[in-house]
Amino acid sequence: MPSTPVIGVLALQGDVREHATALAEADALARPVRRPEELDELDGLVIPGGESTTMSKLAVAFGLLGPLREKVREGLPVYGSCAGMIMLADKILDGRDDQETVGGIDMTVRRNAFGRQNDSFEAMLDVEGVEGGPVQGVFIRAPWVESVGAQVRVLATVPSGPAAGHIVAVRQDNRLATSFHPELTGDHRVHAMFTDMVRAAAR
Ligand SMILES: NC(=O)CC[C@H](N)C(=O)O
Repeated sequence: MPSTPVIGVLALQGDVREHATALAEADALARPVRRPEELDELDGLVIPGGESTTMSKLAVAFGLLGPLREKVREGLPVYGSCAGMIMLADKILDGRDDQETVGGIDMTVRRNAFGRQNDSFEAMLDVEGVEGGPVQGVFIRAPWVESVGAQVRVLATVPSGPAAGHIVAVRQDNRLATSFHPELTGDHRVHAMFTDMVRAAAR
């Protein structure tokens, strides 16, 4: 693999452009992905924030759900933020009845978990693996991780307030997920961590 990894951004719905910008600043080559064959050219994949029910529907309609599951099972490094986290969950709570996920992380994720009071909020988070101080966590109708399996490493929890202690960043092998949106803050350290994971997987 060339030293600049090619990282796809699932471009069915959501904040695709913001992830592409963050990836470019983290020294990756970002590519929108809408068709199954485009998955074959990637070193890694980002599933953006947006609306997981819509993303799920479109993934089925575009014939992408099966190929996405297969790629993740085969070990393609993947990072999901917010709706993307929901897409990577093996189990979801408060989803729509017909909502499908790609899965790959042994966790149960609750959609819109923070409730009305905390519909959108920000918190400074210590994220394991991210050096140089806390990360600004932007939460927008965000999920949290209700429980994780033994293979899953918890990277961050909410530090204080009514939702204190809830899990908001996890990693299992080369699969990463955050409840929050680092692509919206101009701080690309989480994307740089993912780009490093992609490089390490390709070695
Ligand atoms: N900002 C987001 O990605 C919100 C996620 C959205 N609430 C969902 O269920 O998919």
